[in-house]
Amino acid sequence: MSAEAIRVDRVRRVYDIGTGGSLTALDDVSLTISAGTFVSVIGPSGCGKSTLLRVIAGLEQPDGGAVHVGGVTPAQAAEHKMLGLVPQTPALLPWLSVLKNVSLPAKVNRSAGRKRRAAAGTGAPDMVELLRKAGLHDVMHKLPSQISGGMQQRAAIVRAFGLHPDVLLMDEPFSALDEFTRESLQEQLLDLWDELKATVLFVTHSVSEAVRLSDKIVVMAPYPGRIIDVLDIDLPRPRGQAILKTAHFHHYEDLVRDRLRGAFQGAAS
Ligand SMILES: Nc1ncnc2c1ncn2[C@@H]1O[C@H](COP(=O)(O)OP(=O)(O)OP(=O)(O)O)[C@@H](O)[C@H]1O
Repeated sequence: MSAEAIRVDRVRRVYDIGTGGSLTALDDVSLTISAGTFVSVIGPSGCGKSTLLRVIAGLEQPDGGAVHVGGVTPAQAAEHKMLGLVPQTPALLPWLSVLKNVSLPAKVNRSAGRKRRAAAGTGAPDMVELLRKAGLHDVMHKLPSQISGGMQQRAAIVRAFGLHPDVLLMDEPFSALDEFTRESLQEQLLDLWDELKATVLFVTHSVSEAVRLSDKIVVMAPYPGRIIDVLDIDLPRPRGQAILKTAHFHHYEDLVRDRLRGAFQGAAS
């Protein structure tokens, strides 16, 4: 894996919206993300955050420009299991226990996982241990329907980390959760990220979530969807609950809100 985990070069994505009209969801978007960093994308609804994630994941082709993940195309990265994706809703299989759900991708992709771990010099992640770290040890034999939404989302995150992806793409994974569950999941996500050393690209609408999690925050604006700023978040790690009350943290929240205000004004005019 090169030091450059994700490279987005002048990407354009235009949707056909019927009766001859079109909508530019991404206009000349360029972004470089270093390996092992945590980067959030924030911006008003419709600015192209999910489209950007889908293009990086290889789920959609750009209409212009190029995307590379670890130096290869998204399709090649997906084939080699370099990419993981955590959607807004956990999408666990309802008939399998939590443990079987999180273990399934590693079983299905056994040989790809073995090759990649050998290359990285790491062993197979111990799913029971990961579940314990995520606070799910006591419920690992339960079905998804028998645990809370927050626990289901935690399981989805453990499942995504289980393949040891180089790059993990997360699309508002905590949006349906209450604030306290959200804060505790942020902490667990940071612990897993720190241990498993993936590059994370994380879409959120929450300013404080973006500041707490990220090394960099990408601010986007809509019509057309574009990047208007990339902010460095120079806060110490680990970032436990206490950091949320510091002046330094509030300073970054204000900075992001200022930049977002510009994006929202643009969206309204
Ligand atoms: N398949 C599609 N066909 C037509 N238009 C689309 C399609 N997918 C997305 N769009 C439009 O492209 C724009 C960007 O959508 P996208 O979902 O990427 O925005 P977003 O920033 O993730 O929004 P939100 O915060 O509401 O999830 C929006 O105007 C959306 O309506």
